[in-house]
Amino acid sequence: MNIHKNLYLPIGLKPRHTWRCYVLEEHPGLLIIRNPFTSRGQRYWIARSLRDYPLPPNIVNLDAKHFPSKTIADWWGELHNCTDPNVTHRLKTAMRWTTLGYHHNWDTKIYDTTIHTLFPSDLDSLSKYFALALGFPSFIPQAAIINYYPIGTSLSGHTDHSEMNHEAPLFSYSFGQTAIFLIGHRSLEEEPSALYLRSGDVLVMSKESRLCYHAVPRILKAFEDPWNNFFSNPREKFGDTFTTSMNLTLFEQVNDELFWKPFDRYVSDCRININIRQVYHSDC
Ligand SMILES: O=C(O)CCC(=O)C(=O)O
Ligand SMILES: [Fe+2]
Repeated sequence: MNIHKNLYLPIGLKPRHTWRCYVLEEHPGLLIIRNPFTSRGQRYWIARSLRDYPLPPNIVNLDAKHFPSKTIADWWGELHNCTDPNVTHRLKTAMRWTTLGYHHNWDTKIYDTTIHTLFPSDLDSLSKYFALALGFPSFIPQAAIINYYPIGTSLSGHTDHSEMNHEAPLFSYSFGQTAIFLIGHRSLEEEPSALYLRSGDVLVMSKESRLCYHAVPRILKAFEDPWNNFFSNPREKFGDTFTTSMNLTLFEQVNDELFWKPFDRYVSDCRININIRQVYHSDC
């Protein structure tokens, strides 16, 4: 795999010469980087996905028929403050997705250009960084789906074809518990391959693999919790923190075990997947 060398490394990523990148021979265009995130980097993206990204104006799957408006408006806040174990369980398992940027309408399966919310600049920079590093310099992150998978949940086989632009790759970041990921082909006739997506793994579906069937049949308990493994990268050197689009306060806070505890509880039995797409051919 050709990795672009002269790029400034964002905070929360391991140095590029340590990345383990793979391609799968039977699935041209499918790329995997095995956990390029530092422990603190993983914690940052987990906290963003739980605390911040589900907040309005982003859209969540929780609906007014089943939940009061204050839960829909701040799911994490409600979950965090809940003391009743039954309600905690219900809240934790009810959250399945949140959408950012251009919002995919799950009923019509089309992107609605009339509903557009700001794409988070930290997620924009991270995705552009991976895109540049892997040889997709024109990639524009325009939509994200954060998928939440409590253990026992799954995602059935599908292709992601609602985007107008099928040439742009799709980037997927996994955190927390391990997924069995099935990657198939353009037709359901051909056998899929199974791989593990563990915490920190980056999967790219580009070229031929962009429109292939895929599924998450099972979430498994992970053997390790790399979001807590500070021994593997004890000293994080920060480059130019002034130019980062990341929330540096949060990056500090996730180091504090008391602050981190509720997030740790969530990822101890759930998986989070951040799925990034370019919807249109240019910046709309
Ligand atoms: O959870 C995953 O790894 C895949 C999610 C996915 O396929 C999607 O959001 O379309
Ligand atoms: Fe998908």
